[in-house]
Amino acid sequence: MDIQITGLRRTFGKVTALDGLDLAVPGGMYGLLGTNGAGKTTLMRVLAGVLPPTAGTVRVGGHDLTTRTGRLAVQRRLGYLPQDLGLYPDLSAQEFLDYVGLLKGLDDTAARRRQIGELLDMVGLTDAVGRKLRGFSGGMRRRVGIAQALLGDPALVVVDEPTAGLDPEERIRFRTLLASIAAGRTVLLSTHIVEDVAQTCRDTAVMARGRVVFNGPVADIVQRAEGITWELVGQGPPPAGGVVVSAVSRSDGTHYRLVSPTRPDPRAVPVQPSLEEGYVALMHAGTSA
Ligand SMILES: Nc1ncnc2c1ncn2[C@@H]1O[C@H](COP(=O)(O)OP(=O)(O)OP(=O)(O)O)[C@@H](O)[C@H]1O
Repeated sequence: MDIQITGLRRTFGKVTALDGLDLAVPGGMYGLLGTNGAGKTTLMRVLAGVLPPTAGTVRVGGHDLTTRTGRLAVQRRLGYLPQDLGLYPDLSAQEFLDYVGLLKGLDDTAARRRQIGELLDMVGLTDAVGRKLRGFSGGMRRRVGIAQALLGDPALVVVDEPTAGLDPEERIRFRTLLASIAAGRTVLLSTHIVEDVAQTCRDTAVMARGRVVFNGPVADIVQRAEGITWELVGQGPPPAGGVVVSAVSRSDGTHYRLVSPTRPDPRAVPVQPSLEEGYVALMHAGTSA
């Protein structure tokens, strides 16, 4: 299901969370990067039909999300994994999924149980099927979360910061799982972990202050830092001016990498930027960084 958003605004009293946002998502796996407070969760909640927009147009698969009928139509084809999904600690994964399946209107018991079995297998929880959720690790909880989002075979899956707090191995496992479900559906992955998007999405949007500041191939983000990324070896504190992206202490001093529109120090040499440096350049565009 494609997503078409024009001039989307959402305010909470005096706070403007979305400030005239424009975005088009064609399908497949799509990243949504942004700093804390950029408006990612608000956008996800609007797309999930939980929050009505204050102004603007949002169409998902042709349905108008500013209308109640449109929201209901999208919700029937939507899987949503919110940041803070509440799991019932005394239920097993199977019981919890059975409950969510019923809420989603999957009334055929045999078909529902079959689908739950397939999903538990897909997320690698078959061995833990009878265990109570209270004993599940963070990674296992996220995998239950994605299984509940996929119940009913949704055409659009919206996932809000699913890898936050996971150890690197579980993070990689989880994002690979997300990429594997994107065939034939739209998966919108919100995160502030640049690497998760780089490893799973061809295209991404980057949000700042309630707007989209970049929308396109992930690889193009790197270009934003070309010519303004520097390396400098120093003994003292980091050089003033610019944004220090890394500082690695070695025998000859501290190796700093910085993003700065001007040479931050006479000893600084220009270097090829990384994706993270491209992201920093994008977030600081128009400032003195
Ligand atoms: N229910 C609410 N009531 C008041 N303000 C809100 C509400 N929800 C979000 N906001 C505000 O809207 C802005 C955007 O918040 P949002 O949670 O959408 O950002 P985010 O990009 O998801 O951030 P994070 O990465 O920290 O989760 C913030 O200033 C936030 O405080």
